[in-house]
Amino acid sequence: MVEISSILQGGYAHPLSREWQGKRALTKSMFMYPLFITDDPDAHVVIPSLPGQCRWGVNKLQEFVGPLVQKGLKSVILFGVPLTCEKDARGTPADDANGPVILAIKKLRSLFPDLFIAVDVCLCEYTSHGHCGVLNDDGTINTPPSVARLAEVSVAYAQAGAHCVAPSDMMDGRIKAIKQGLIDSGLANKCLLMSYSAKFASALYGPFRDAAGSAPSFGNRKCYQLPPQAKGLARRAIKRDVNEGADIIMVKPGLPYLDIIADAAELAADFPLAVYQVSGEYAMVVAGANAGVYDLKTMAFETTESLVRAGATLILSYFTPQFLDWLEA
Ligand SMILES: NCc1[nH]cc(CCC(=O)O)c1CC(=O)O
Ligand SMILES: [Zn+2]
Ligand SMILES: [Zn+2]
Repeated sequence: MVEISSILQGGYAHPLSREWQGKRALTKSMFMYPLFITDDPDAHVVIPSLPGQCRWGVNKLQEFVGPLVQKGLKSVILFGVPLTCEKDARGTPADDANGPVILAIKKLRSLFPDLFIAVDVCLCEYTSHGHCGVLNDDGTINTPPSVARLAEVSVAYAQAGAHCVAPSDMMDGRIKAIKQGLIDSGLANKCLLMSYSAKFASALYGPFRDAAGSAPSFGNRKCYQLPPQAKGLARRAIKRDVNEGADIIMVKPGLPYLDIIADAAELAADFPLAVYQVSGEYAMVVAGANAGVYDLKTMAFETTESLVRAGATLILSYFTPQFLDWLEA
């Protein structure tokens, strides 16, 4: 059996992931754009709570993503928004070969050979109960089948051609299980594993849950996402995911957690550091600008540069299309 800590090549298999291994100032290649892919292949549907963002069908990806690639878009992260599938307790539709995410991976790979394609891995969009893992009868998380299922789904995305799998579920031990799954399927040297390591139970995910239809049907996510005041847990989660074989560590959300970003930059100094500027941060910046509190572009730069200052080297942002214009030399 291969030692998990000896697997490095998945982290630099792609020209872009090689670039992320070095530090830099705000540039186009630091931005990863979240895309919501729905199962109506012709969909182009506005998301009211996320101004300017839409749900897309696979047939629309060429006309939407093409111009962004022309402007210098280097990477996207895909989120599945299944609206017509049969959801169940284990999230069976997550790795459906004809589901929107797997079809979109293949489509984007063939349309844009140089685009880096990351895929969010979670079960909440696909489970009948809307939680991010598999549950016990009493509604608590059942960890072993959860991590097994997440590993299975990750391998399916990697096999479909994803350059990166990014588990956002926060189940204990899933990084190790996913890395082992990639090793066992011969994909560990091709597919990067980006861990949402310090993901807090934040009020800032509201617009996303609206966009993805992934709000839990009962309870909340406080037993797996981190308590906002828990610096110690965040540091332990980062160290754990480094040890379990993550190639990139992520902190999420960004702006209220700059100290955690700085901690991650120290604890995982030898890794690229991703920060997710989440849906509520984006909506907040846009709403403030619309209310006349500040200029949108100035505030978008200030908030995003603060993430870089704290230590981010990669930023997942709904502002990506605008930054591609704003960073035009
Ligand atoms: N596991 C699902 C997931 N993946 C990314 C986000 C949030 C992204 C955003 O708000 O932009 C969430 C929401 C949640 O945990 O409820
Ligand atoms: Zn639109
Ligand atoms: Zn989830």
